[in-house]
Amino acid sequence: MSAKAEAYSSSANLGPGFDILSMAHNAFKDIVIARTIEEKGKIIIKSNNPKIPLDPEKNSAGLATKILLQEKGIDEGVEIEINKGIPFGLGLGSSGASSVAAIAAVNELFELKLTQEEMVKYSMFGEQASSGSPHPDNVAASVYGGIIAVTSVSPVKVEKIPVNLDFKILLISPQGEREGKTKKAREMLPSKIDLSLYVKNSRYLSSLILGFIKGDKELIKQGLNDEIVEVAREPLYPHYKKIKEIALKNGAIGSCVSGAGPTVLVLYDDNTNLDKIKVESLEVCKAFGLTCNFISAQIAGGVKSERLN
Ligand SMILES: Nc1ncnc2c1ncn2[C@@H]1O[C@H](COP(=O)(O)OP(=O)(O)O)[C@@H](O)[C@H]1O
Ligand SMILES: N[C@@H](CCOP(=O)(O)O)C(=O)O
Repeated sequence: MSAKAEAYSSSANLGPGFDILSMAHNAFKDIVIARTIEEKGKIIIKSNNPKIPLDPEKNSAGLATKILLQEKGIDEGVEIEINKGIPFGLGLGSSGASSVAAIAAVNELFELKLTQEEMVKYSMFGEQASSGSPHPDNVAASVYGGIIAVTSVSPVKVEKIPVNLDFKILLISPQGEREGKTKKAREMLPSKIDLSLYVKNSRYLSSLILGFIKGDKELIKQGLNDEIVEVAREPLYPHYKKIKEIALKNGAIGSCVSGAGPTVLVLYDDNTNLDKIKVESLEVCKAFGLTCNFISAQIAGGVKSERLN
């Protein structure tokens, strides 16, 4: 028996929304095929990307699958074949998407009838394997599609944010897959924050969510800022501040770090001078010794799965 699922890349955090907000985009996707195998209780990982770990405990798709099977009392052996389309370590939710696609494929394989929230719950365990923390934002976006807010983690609750504005997405992404990047980025987080920063970030968060719902570009621009997490992790993306300045100067709706970086997310529309943003950003990347790729994308839908046989 086998089943297949595909899940899109995502940009988590979206300014002030650390571990809460995330956006699925069609920049890249991972495809996972789950197959039953003869050896009971065994999980085998295969992948076209030789750089990801094949140990099921260390692979996001493997750990999530293991916990799902355990909780459901399934002792069948399963092979998880991961066709990675999403480069990892760039802030594009690569580990999360593999985990989501594996959970959706296994759900299909054993007809588990998981709800979307249950899929998020199990996929989150996969993030423990890749970043040492079961953060929910990337996996929630890949499960639901669109722009989501995680409103509770125990139990998992996710809301899709209605987006009433037409915009496009530009990802400015330095080349080179970075091993253990999100794990390192989470170790850089402050354990305490100033009340004044908390207030500022809460204003940004309200502005951003209201901006998407009302279709108000000014509110989005005002909200797409972060005084806490983006700042604490600045050494991971020294190019970001300058690129954001360039994007805003050239009429972008807003810009923020994608996930834990180093990719920079730019939201833009027909009033944006995209060519100028690209030319000037390339110079900034060069100045920091980076080769940057530009990826155009749009908001994507949620995970899709099908039974193969
Ligand atoms: N299925 C997987 N897909 C991608 N990376 C994985 C997977 N399983 C484990 N990893 C590990 O997780 C890390 C990438 O995750 P992370 O740093 O969060 O980047 P991303 O922003 O792409 O999710 C790498 O160290 C990689 O080896
Ligand atoms: N909320 C997480 C998101 C990490 O996203 P990634 O795509 O960089 O793995 C965090 O900021 O740690």
